[in-house]
Amino acid sequence: MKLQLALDLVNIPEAKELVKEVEDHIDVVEIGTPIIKIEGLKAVREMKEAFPNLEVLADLKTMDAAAYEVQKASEANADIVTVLGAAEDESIKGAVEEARNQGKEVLVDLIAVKDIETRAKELDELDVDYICVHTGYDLQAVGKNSFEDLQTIKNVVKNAKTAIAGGIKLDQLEEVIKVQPDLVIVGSGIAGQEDKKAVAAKMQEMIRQGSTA
Ligand SMILES: O=C(CO)[C@H](O)[C@H](O)COP(=O)(O)O
Repeated sequence: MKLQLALDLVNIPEAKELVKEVEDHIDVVEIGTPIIKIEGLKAVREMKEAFPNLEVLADLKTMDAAAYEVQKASEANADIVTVLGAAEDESIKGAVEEARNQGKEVLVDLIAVKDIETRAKELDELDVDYICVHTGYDLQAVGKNSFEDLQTIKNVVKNAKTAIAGGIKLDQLEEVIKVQPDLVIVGSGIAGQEDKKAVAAKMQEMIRQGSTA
């Protein structure tokens, strides 16, 4: 089980500063959708240059022209690129094929997908690398989370790795770990805390202790 730090509401220098603080305790750093929209894929390139030992995920949330966007993110040295689960199967196939050509991985984000069980089964057959349940900020604000959804997809996904994102804080991590996702994605649960290093270290310790694979 890996720990991913999601960076959304910062600029490139702030993002690098933050990662410097916690780099020993995370496996993947996510350049969040808002950063990419504001700063472009150079944020991905600069992060990989600064932290070559970390995997870098470009949270493009691609909906169309998926092969092209995966290609461009790969050229910026992303290791993992996100595509939306609501996208057409043709887009998913294009993303997976391009990722294979480039030696990269595709994470499909199920944000806003209503029937996640059916879609997760379909995505699993399309050979994606990760399937991620995700409660976005706007649903977190009305008290939702993805904990049950994680179990739902764990029950049906046979090949892909599973991931969870959306408002995960230290005091909820134990509940998440019990379901054994392959990737736990945490944004404000680390980036928004006073002592980021201590929280990330504690999360890393809990994940290491709780991982069965
Ligand atoms: O993709 C995102 C928002 O769309 C965030 O990166 C993801 O939700 C993780 O951040 P947080 O833990 O703060 O919710």
